Amino acid sequence: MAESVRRLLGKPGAVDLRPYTKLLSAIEAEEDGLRELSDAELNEKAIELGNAELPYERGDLVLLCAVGREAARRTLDERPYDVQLLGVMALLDGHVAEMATGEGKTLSGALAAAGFALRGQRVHLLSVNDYLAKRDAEWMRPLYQLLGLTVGWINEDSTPDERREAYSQDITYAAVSELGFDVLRDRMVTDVADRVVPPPAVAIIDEADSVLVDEARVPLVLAGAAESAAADMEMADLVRTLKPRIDYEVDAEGRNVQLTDTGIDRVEKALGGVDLYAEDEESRLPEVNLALHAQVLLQRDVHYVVRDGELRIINESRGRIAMLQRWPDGLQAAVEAKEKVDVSETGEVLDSITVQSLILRYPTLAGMTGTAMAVAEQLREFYELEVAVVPSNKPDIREDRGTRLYATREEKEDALVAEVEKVHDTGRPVLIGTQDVAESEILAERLRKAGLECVVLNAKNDADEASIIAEAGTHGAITVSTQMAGRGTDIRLGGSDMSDRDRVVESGGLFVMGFGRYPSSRLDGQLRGRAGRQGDPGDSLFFVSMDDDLLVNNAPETTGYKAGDDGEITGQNWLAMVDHAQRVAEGQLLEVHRNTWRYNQLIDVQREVVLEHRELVLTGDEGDRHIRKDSPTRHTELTDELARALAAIGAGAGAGTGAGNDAEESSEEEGAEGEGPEATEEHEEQAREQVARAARLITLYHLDRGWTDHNAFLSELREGIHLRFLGRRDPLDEFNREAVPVFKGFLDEARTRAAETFGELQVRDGAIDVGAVGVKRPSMTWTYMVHDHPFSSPIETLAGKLKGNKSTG
Ligand SMILES: Nc1ncnc2c1ncn2[C@@H]1O[C@H](COP(=O)(O)OP(=O)(O)OP(=O)(O)O)[C@@H](O)[C@H]1O
Repeated sequence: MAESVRRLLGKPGAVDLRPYTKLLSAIEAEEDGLRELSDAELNEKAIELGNAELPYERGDLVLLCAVGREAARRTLDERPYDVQLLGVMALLDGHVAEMATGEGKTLSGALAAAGFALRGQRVHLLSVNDYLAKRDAEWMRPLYQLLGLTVGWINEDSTPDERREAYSQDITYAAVSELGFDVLRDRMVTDVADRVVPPPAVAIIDEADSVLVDEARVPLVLAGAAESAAADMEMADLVRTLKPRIDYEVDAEGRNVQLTDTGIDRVEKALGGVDLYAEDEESRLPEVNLALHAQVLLQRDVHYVVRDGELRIINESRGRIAMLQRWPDGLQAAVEAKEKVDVSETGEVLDSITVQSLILRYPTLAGMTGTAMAVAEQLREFYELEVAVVPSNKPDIREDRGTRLYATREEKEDALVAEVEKVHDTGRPVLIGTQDVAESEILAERLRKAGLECVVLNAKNDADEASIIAEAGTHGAITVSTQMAGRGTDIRLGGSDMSDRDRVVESGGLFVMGFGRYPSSRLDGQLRGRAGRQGDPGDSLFFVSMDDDLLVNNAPETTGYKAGDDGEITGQNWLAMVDHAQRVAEGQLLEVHRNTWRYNQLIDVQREVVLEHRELVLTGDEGDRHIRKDSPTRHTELTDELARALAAIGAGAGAGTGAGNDAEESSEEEGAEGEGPEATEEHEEQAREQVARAARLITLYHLDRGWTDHNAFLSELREGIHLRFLGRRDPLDEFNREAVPVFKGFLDEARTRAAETFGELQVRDGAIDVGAVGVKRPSMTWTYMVHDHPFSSPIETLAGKLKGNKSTG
């Protein structure tokens, strides 16, 4: 009892769960009564909640949880555990619920969604991929139905109508990226009826840490009108000949690379004696830098794989191929040149939105994940979200054996192989987490040489993920994986059908080993969490060596230790240093996140101004009003001309019925010149409508065109601004100094251009065609995500450096 009470109280620093736990007995007390009700009566109880206040008061919360529990029991045959209801209550209060692997987050998320939806709020349940969006929506559908709620889901291949339909349901499941693409496309519509996404209300985010922190900076992009960036093969070939430490230096964190003076000389010579720093060579230096970044910092089988003649980026926090992702254009082309693969189509960026900005549109946010506490600070800083640590249903009996530190990589490898052999001899399944694709393959080879058969799971065979993971808990299985095994996959002891469960439990359950610690404690935690699921037995153990990147890049000192015969370093200080190095790595990522966020904030403010104005034009008569004011004469002329032309057509149609009347036909011809039949009020009204529509389309066109150009200007400004560091100025100040005044004239400029274009309109065949004056939308658009490269962009690195200089100087 004491243990269960202690577990229910929650962790210090997190949301206090006590107010929720106090309600559990009241919820349970409702149970018998609710079981007696018919489905229709239960539904009526749910509908009663429609009048409740949000956030729910005690009594309503009890009713919601009790009704939800009974509905889940009837429809899914799963009676939500107390801890799942704590999760529901935390979500309803707008927190991030930390719930361990396999604890049933899907059901908690669904009951919370129902809570919001019953109160009339539209809920978006955001998953990390299409598969989960569809699976979870279909899985939870009967539950929602019983509560009188509707549910829909969206996938990459959903049509606009299907999307609109899905978003019109009470609850919609979608991958974050699909939602973002819809929002971007909606911003470009010229007719309100074409929009698919309703105004944002509530978002519940699955794998919240991954989405809100790891992917926060990823811009989702809408592009149109194809054009390909030329791959610079010459540059790729040139940087390939440069030598490390002589021609270029990589900084201590492995995040940036810079030419040395020797390197600059060599490049300048190879380019025919140019001066890279001369003003008229301004574009050369970034080109060299991009090629060098691509060559030195982005490694095949670590950051990307080449599959079917195409680059496929690996998502660092998930270890999977990142679908639909590309690096920023110049870098993408540089890596494609390096690998000599075809240059992929880019197109012009029409608009983009970062995941963070997308999510922050929602007035109410909540999320769930297995690992949230480690990013509690970021969740608070960027989203004002607090973490509620929900205890597990059954006590966690996994044994976490900490970290073993070795002097060299070989010794670390020997130790791991020996440990795998020992554990494998007892029949226990072993899962080994590696840092990247290349490492997983090398290690697997090594294990096989030692006679230990194993299965590899990495970004190269991620299609087999489900089947590999399903069997990773089988007696005697050895699975080597990248971070992929860290999330969203259930490793059942005794194989997928759990037929051999008793034997595997008996032997001690799954043993998870980490070959190196990850750059974030959350990734370690996710790997560890694969063992000890729902009270299962299991172990975890990490192997680290002094020459691991994590230590080389982030530890203050990696010499002066004493190692045993097997290379193991046991001093507590040294082990503490590993944790320290991980915190340094986490801190750096946070800095990069903050930095990007600061830039995006300004861009978001400007975009908001454009969007607000765009909305007035789209839904009202703002465009027409402005043009009438700016070009009153032309506006009146065009309207009159069109009204007469409409009248002429009307007269023409009448004449047609009066068969072969020459006089009338000639007067019709004259009508086109303006001498025809009088326009009636109806014609005038039609003409006014058509002119207003044209004014709207033209204004929208110039707003969108202007934004696309401004966006390109901002990206270029941001990428190029590091040159200003030569003047030792703060790049963010510089960015704002340039970006703010340029934007000042934005709306006026769009208005002027709209009036100009309007002036060119002609009446033809009783209509005005805006296409004839160049107002055309891109014939095709497509969407992708810009993959955040693992190093900071030069500007961010320099920003960090300048900050360092400032604080020391
Ligand atoms: N109250 C319950 N009673 C019985 N089974 C449950 C209950 N809640 C969830 N489950 C089962 O537990 C399993 C794990 O659920 P779910 O996939 O939602 O976990 P999760 O927390 O999302 O895990 P992961 O972190 O791996 O994604 C599912 O098979 C589900 O059917």
